[in-house]
Amino acid sequence: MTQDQAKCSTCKDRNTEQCNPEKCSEPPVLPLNEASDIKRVVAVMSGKGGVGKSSVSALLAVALARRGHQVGILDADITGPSIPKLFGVIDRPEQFNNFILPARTITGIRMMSLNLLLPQEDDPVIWRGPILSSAVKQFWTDVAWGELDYLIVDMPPGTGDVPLTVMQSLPLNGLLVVSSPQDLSMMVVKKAIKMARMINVPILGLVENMSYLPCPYCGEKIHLFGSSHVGEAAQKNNLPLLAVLPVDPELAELGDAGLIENYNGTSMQGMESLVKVLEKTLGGKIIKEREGA
Ligand SMILES: Nc1ncnc2c1ncn2[C@@H]1O[C@H](COP(=O)(O)OP(=O)(O)OP(=O)(O)O)[C@@H](O)[C@H]1O
Repeated sequence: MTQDQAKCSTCKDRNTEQCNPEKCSEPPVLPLNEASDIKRVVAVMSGKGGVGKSSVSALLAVALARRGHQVGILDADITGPSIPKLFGVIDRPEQFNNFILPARTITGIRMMSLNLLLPQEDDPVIWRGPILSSAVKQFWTDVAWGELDYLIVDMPPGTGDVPLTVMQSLPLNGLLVVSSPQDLSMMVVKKAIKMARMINVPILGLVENMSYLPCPYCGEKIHLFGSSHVGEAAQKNNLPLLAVLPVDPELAELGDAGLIENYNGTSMQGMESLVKVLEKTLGGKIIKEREGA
């Protein structure tokens, strides 16, 4: 995808006589609504599905909240939303004036997900790309987020319509890219990195998830997927590898039980260092004007 193709893909004038990519500017970043004061927005992305992006988003929110930050999670994975399940949240968001109030987890993390609005949590969402994208925009424009130090955006996997909308329409301070160690996963991660760079979204760094399994008897690291390619990819793309998380059955069990906020295992240490990097990199800043926007 070239920069122009990225820019044009959501334009109403595409393929019409009015189309003139040279004169066009990128779609505008959506302003904050009057019921939200969000200081930092961090999106979590992965090249492919199932690498643990939602788990990393959830753990990051938990780690930030434990440091005393006001945190929200916007579940932009509209067709495969797993954030409410990880936190055991089933409350339907309420309406207040013209806004939707986000649901709250046990520890007070604010959350908005399409799953909270569906009649049944297992109802499928069979929508085309533009409708998915407008749902994500509404989670920004129509939700009364209140005062937040960090909003974490859990993106759908890949480089489709919704990640493009998030990158173009939300004022992202930065992007975290999650990958598992396999080379196949890295190939798609490189696409995600290229896409973010085309749209001028700063990439904060990479997170390697399910990197190894610590042997329960001797603690030796078992590399289930062979040796990792993530460190090498980080180096080649001039990006820091911010956290390396093991396979941890406790994390999967707590996530399945909706109790991810109770997690205190090894991956939490990785998240704590990641939080310190975020505080150092983004701390004190307010939402950034996108370069060239
Ligand atoms: N470090 C880990 N250790 C053990 N299990 C994990 C780990 N990370 C994720 N999992 C498990 O792997 C599964 C997929 O994780 P998750 O839903 O976070 O992935 P995802 O990349 O967000 O998936 P999707 O592509 O569907 O959005 C879940 O069952 C989760 O509990």
